Amino acid sequence: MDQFWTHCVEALKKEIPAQQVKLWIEPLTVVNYDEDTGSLAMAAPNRFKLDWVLNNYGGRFTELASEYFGCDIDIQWQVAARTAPNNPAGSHRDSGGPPSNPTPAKTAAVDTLRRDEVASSVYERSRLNRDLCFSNFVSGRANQLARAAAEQVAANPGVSYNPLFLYGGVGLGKTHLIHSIGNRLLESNPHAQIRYIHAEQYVSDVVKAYQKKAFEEFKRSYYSLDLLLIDDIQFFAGKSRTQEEFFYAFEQLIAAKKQIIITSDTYPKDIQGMDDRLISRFNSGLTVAIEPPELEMRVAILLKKAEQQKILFSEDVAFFVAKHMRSNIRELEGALRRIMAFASFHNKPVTMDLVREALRDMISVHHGQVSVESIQKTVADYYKIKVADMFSKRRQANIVLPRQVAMYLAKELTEKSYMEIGELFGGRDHTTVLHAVNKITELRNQSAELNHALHVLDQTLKG
Ligand SMILES: Nc1ncnc2c1ncn2[C@@H]1O[C@H](COP(=O)(O)OP(=O)(O)OP(=O)(O)O)[C@@H](O)[C@H]1O
Repeated sequence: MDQFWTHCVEALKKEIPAQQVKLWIEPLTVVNYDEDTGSLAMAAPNRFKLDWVLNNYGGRFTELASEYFGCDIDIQWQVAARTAPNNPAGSHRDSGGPPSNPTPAKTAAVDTLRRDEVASSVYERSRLNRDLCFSNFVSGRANQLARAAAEQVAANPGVSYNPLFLYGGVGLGKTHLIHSIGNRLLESNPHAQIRYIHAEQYVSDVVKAYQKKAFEEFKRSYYSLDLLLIDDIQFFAGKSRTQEEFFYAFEQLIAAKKQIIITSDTYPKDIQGMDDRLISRFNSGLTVAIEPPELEMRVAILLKKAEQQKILFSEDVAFFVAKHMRSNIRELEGALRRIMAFASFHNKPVTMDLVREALRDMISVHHGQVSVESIQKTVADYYKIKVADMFSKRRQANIVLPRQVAMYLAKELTEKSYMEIGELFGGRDHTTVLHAVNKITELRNQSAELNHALHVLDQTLKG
């Protein structure tokens, strides 16, 4: 048996990098070989490693064993018994005798090690980031609905809102929130089968399964989940095979009351190149937006992050930064990192002057850069109308609304007067602009869709 194991390791060393052999192959054990039945029992230290070895080298081990023993070998794979010593393959495989009696202290240490190993294997398998949790997710008006829905789903997966569809612009906390759901569920049920996957990765997994003709395996690995978190689903656009595969997984999981959570940068029906069947499925649970954070929330986030990193940050400074960094939370984090680096480089405390200096480029980029022309172009693109219609006299509703939106944004984001804006919109009167601004202000309070569109446009324009 020793020789058989050496044969396997030596063969695999020629086929895969040494580091992988060390990580995945060496921890395996040969439990037993039954000559009469041609059956070989092999074990991996945990389920995660077992799945990996089976998926990647199950067939190869069968070949190696058949080659070595000169007959067809059927390998029975299993997870090593938790009480068995965690020896590498070959060192205890034929012992058959009782395990040596470890001292209680040793057993406790081994148990802790194993618990950690199990815990980290659970995290590895789920691809969850433990650092993204509810406790460090700052709430405010912009995300409170999304957070409430997320907490509800974490407490009752598969029951309350299924799927939960979260949408919002870049860097607003969608990824953070869905990891929080996964982490919360793992705390209450460490055995839950959870997978976080970015849509781009899913697309590439579909391609790989297609190339390897391993669709059954691919399907199985998704159909057995309790919680599937799929991020940035807009990346499925135009990928019909991926969409088809996802459609089946979706139907299967929902029918089995397993929870699905999806994020996207936009409302389901606005995702371009997505199958209508999927869009209607996305809307069949709960769809919630995460909006860009308002000033007070940006301040709260800065203070929280500064506190986590043990930096002394006054409220005045936080207000100053938050006033200038308006588009998203990733940008706020970037500003904070820059301030920290600047303070540490110059060995100075974080004062208002230091912050002004540290963020000089970032602040100037955000000031006075938006022109009325770029607003007209961006809004026209967003609503898929011609830029020329911004100046035209056409009165169709599908043109009037975008034009009024553009006027509203021109007033919000530039220093121009009503009269100047009217001039730039085909020589219109200032009262027309005033009317547009009032109308959009009123409408945005009534329509979540318009409010979202304005946030997206605002973010796009500020880059
Ligand atoms: N409410 C919040 N409280 C604390 N940190 C937050 C919050 N929202 C976002 N963040 C942090 O901001 C950063 C960006 O968030 P995240 O990656 O979740 O955004 P996203 O909406 O998924 O963006 P993208 O669409 O680009 O993937 C992360 O570091 C995240 O931890």
